[in-house]
Amino acid sequence: MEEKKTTVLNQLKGGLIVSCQSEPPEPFARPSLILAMARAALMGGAVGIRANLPRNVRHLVKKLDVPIIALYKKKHENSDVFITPTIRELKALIKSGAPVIALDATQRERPGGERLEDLIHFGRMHSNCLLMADVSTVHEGVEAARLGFDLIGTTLAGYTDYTAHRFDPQEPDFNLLKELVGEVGDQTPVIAEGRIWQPEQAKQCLDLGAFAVVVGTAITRPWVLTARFVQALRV
Ligand SMILES: CC(=O)N[C@H](C=O)[C@@H](O)[C@H](O)[C@H](O)COP(=O)(O)O
Repeated sequence: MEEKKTTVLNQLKGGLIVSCQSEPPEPFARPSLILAMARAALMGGAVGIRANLPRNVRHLVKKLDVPIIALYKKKHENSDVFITPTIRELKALIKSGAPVIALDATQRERPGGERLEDLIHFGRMHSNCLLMADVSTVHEGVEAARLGFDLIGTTLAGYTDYTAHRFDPQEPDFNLLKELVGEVGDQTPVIAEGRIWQPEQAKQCLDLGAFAVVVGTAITRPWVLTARFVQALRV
């Protein structure tokens, strides 16, 4: 495990990870098209890919030789947790062969009363995957480091009801990143993720101590980019 962790972290360090996600009714929601997106990202110099759903992850793992950060978005009743919420989704991702699995590590209740500790335990017992904690606050990041996550991402900043007031559609949560790096950065790599639109913002994240940067929408959701232009023409 330690050797694998060192290898994966060395591959990701200081680089750009491109999140290649597309879900129905988006037109790229097919493993072959997700793979094409990922290949384009790698041509541009990305060092890793983040992807949703076991079927996509399986395809990417088979065809690419960079680290894949896998997640499984699934909405269950009675819980707002949707990124790899339960052991069931975790199990499916382990089977898909991804070297890194991202999980919601917020303080919210998980479906079926499962606890974050249960998922970590399951992941450690049944795989040698690295585990990435998707958090929304410094407190959650500190807790994730204490629980032994291998990576911590600012992914959910602005997306929990208790951080929605900090949501800035134009910018990542630089303050959260800075504070997380200060609190846990020595011990656990912190990944900047969420609403990074510009190359300069990505560079700023590295300057603030991010271990690597994940960019999704600004690269791989053409319909959102199109809508921004269309919106601008209407003003
Ligand atoms: C909150 C949530 O559901 N985030 C998801 C997590 O994987 C994805 O929808 C985002 O695209 C990803 O985090 C990258 O962020 P951005 O697309 O802003 O560059």
